[in-house]
Formats: sequence, C-alpha cells, structure tokens
Amino acid sequence: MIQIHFIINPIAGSGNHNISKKMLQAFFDHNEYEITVKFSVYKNHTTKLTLESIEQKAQIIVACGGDGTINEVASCILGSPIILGIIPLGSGNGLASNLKIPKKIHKAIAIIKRQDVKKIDAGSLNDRFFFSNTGVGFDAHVIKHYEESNNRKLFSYVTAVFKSLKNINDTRELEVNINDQTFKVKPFMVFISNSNELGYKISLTPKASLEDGLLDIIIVSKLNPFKIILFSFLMLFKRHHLIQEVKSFQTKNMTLSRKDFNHFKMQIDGEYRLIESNTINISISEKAINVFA
Ligand SMILES: Nc1ncnc2c1ncn2[C@@H]1O[C@H](COP(=O)(O)OP(=O)(O)OP(=O)(O)O)[C@@H](O)[C@H]1O
Repeated sequence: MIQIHFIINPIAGSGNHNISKKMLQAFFDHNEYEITVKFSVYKNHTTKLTLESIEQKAQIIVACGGDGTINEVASCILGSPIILGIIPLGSGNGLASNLKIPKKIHKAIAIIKRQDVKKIDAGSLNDRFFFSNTGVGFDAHVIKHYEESNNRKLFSYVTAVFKSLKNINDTRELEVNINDQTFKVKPFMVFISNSNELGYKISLTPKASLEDGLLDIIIVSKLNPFKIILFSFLMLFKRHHLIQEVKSFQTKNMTLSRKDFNHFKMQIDGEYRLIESNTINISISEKAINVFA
C-alpha cells in the first residue's frame, strides 16, 4: 500500500476549490493507495501537518495550494525519500507552472498517479528554504501589501504593485558578494530565483532551471518612476534586462549584508518574512527534493 497524504490549504487562490477526501478517493485505487487528507486551519499550520505526516510514515505528501503551501511541505521533506506531489490551488502557482503541472485538479492527480519523479534543486536562505524564489526590495513590498489585502487574486497583486510604488525611495544600501565580486548597491530589488516563473506566466528569470544547480539572480539598482514603468512593461515581454540598471547573474551562493539595520524585509516563495539578521547567506542544494512532475 502506498501511503499518500494530501495537505490542503483552504484559502489558497480564490479559496473556492471543492477538493475533499471523498473527491480524492474517487481517483485512487483503494487496493493500491491509502489516503490521508488534512486541511490547514491557520497560517503556517501546514508545517505541523507535514511533520505529523512524516511521523505517520507518509511516502507521498501532496501540497494542495500555491507556492507558500509547497514551501511549507517541501521544507519539511527536503533531503528525505518522501516524494512531493502538487495540486496547484494557489493564485500565482509559479513553481507548478514551471514544472508543467496543470491547474485542473484531475490533470494534476494524473501526474501524481503517473509516478514520474524529478529531482529538483532547493534554495536556502540562512535557516530557511525556498523552492521558487526569494527577494529583497520591491517584490517584498508587493507581497507585504498583497497579504494585507486579504484577497488572493491577480487583482490584489496589481493593487499591491501600485501601493508598493510609494515605498520605492526606501532603498537602503546593501553589500552584495557574488561570484567572488563584492559591490554596494541601493537596490530597487534583489531577486533570487530557482524557478523560471513568478506566476501568471510572468518571469524575471526566464533562463532559470530547477535542475541546473544554479540560482538566477537579478539585481536592479534604484530606478526613477519612468524607469519603473519601463521595467514593468519590458518584464511582460521578458526584456527587462535591456535596462542598464538590471544586472543578471547565475551563482551557487551569494551573501547580502547591511550595516545600518539588523533585519531584512523579504519575500520567500511569495510569503512576506522579516529576517532578523544583518547578513543573508543564500545557496543552492542540487537535486534536493523528489517531486512528481
Ligand atoms: N486556514 C488558513 N488560514 C490562513 N492562512 C492559511 C491557512 N492555511 C494556510 N495558510 C497560509 O496561506 C499561505 C499560503 O498560501 P499559498 O501560497 O498556498 O496560496 P496563494 O498565495 O494563493 O498562491 P501563490 O503563492 O501561488 O500565489 C501560507 O502563508 C499559509 O501558511
């Protein structure tokens, strides 16, 4: 019997999915799979549920939600033989889209039942992990405003972008150490990605691969309002690197540090996090997690 656990985020995306134990049971042969279904009932509850599933000897844990839910499940099973399944119920679903996992529930389940395993890389940031992307600056502001909106839809991301434009002059100097170069920057954004998609088919790092053992970085120094509009427009066509303030890198590790503050306001896989340290060490673990894709 294969022990398969589903951990469902009921508020992911628009929150109006009808996924239930009864519905899932209909897809799986009772002689082959033993199904356990859990719902998260508060923020970060998924971590506790996943740790319980590991204790309960789950062989497959399916994250049913967006990048934030995947992050909570995958961070717990990293480096273990447990296989991650994904049913994309989120708003952006960047990682699922990079893995070509369809949003239709029955199609995502077909991928789990096919049992083709891919090993993908995992990023780490001090003592946390990311599987899709992380960043400091404009993207972190956008995620903070998005979470405050209490509505997880594309429109909320667009509103959050406009609200974040008010904070654009709040750029403090960072020291960046990457590929044996050290330099200072007042960033509009430092964006670090494992995946080639942010969600909604938008990408800041279109050449990134989940399997190349590298992180794709873009560092954008302070932009004036005209350049921000130009940057946003070019990003839609994946041409933002044409702006001179945008520098692209690929690396296995990097460090961000700052002297004036002892914290970083970051987004990690689309969730706002305050990291209490004046140094951020970022690296990648190659092929660290097994995923059905
Ligand atoms: N019952 C719940 N009530 C409130 N928050 C929850 C609950 N269950 C999970 N969460 C939180 O929801 C957040 C994750 O949302 P998730 O990323 O899965 O969806 P999304 O933001 O709609 O999708 P995406 O990140 O792909 O845009 C996490 O911070 C998680 O801890």
